[in-house]
Amino acid sequence: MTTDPVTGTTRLHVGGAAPYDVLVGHGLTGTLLAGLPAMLGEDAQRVAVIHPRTLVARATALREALLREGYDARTIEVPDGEAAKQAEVAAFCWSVLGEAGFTRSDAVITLGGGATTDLGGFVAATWLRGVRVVHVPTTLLAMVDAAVGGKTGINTAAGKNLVGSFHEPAGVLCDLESLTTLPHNELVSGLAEVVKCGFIADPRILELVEADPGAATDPTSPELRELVVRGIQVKIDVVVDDLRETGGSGGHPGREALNYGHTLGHAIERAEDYRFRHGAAVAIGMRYVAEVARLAGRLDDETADRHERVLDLVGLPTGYRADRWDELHAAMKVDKKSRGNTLRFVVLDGLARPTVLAGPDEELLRTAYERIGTPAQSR
Ligand SMILES: NC(=O)c1ccc[n+]([C@@H]2O[C@H](COP(=O)([O-])OP(=O)(O)OC[C@H]3O[C@@H](n4cnc5c(N)ncnc54)[C@H](O)[C@@H]3O)[C@@H](O)[C@H]2O)c1
Ligand SMILES: O=C(O)C(=O)C[C@@H](O)[C@H](O)[C@H](O)COP(=O)(O)O
Ligand SMILES: [Zn+2]
Repeated sequence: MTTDPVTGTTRLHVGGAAPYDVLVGHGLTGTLLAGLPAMLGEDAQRVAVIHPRTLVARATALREALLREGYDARTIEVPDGEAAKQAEVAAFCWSVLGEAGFTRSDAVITLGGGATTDLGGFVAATWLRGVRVVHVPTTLLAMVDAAVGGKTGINTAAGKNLVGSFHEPAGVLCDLESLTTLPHNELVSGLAEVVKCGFIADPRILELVEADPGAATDPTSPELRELVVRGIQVKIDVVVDDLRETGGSGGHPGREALNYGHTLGHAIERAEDYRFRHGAAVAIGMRYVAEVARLAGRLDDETADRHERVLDLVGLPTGYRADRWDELHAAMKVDKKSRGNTLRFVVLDGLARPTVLAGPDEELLRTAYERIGTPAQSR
């Protein structure tokens, strides 16, 4: 990782078979334009900017800048948030690329949150079996997580992210200016993934949040910038070792570690018909799986209790409807970590020691849920 002393832009390198850089800085449009041929590919002529309605002004400005650079540029507006992650929306994007005559040397830019980078990444992965994609994440969550590592996907009636592919971007540009227009609850949602990185790999993240939760939720603070860079670094370290989630080595679960809190989290999102923020659902999922690990005799009380404390400090939820266990339990069975009828959870053996717990006792799972269940009136 390097930081340019003049511009202050931090560059993190993602190694592997298709290496790329993640840039974190302020006002990065100029950087994007300066680095375009390298990122979009020397031969790219056509570029499509996929974005939600909320970012139409920024997408239009980017398109105009691309036109000035000589690209045949267009914008593709997709539904906001999770509504973008549907087969019909991918099909709409494919039709636009088809009408515009997109070839294998042309490229996609995604501009938006994780829902947009997941959908746009999937469109780029599948059009002609793969064209280049550059992500310009505009939410905290997308910067620290969704835009890095190449997981793309859409939802189906059966569950979250059940169709997708691994398709690494050619570059990622995190413009911290974007965070100043982000609603506070969206920023807090992104912090859940940052806190996740703290529990699975980098405890300094937890210390920073605990020391000053106000700074951690202030889009202009140096603390948040450090949290962004640390979160991205954790993600890079994990994915370079196990891009396709085939497993880690030396007892480490590999990429599955990044799924900490997601087994229950995804089930909650589905139960809420995807109207619940991803980060909020993952926060509840982390608190739950800390209770699972405690009950299984794997996690010490101090680390288990720390989950509720740190998540609470930044305003993330740590409980969910007590009456929903049966539905959530059923939904967890289609989690990608499941093998046959065996549910598998990422748990901690201790701080920054993730591991997989396969086939835990059903009573244990229910008891852990009773500990986080909230009565109807507190919702
Ligand atoms: N592929 C991965 O590795 C990965 C990792 C984590 C999460 N995800 C996925 O990411 C999605 C969640 O992403 P998210 O939390 O970014 O949600 P999101 O994409 O729905 O964005 C949240 C909201 O913020 C708005 N928005 C975006 N940028 C803005 C800005 N700068 N200013 C004002 N408003 C802005 C969006 O229009 C939307 O309404 C989920 O679908 C999740 O499954 C994927
Ligand atoms: O990058 C990963 O790997 C992750 O698991 C990161 C998660 O934060 C992210 O929500 C991811 O989309 C979940 O993946 P899935 O395979 O469980 O759908
Ligand atoms: Zn996630």
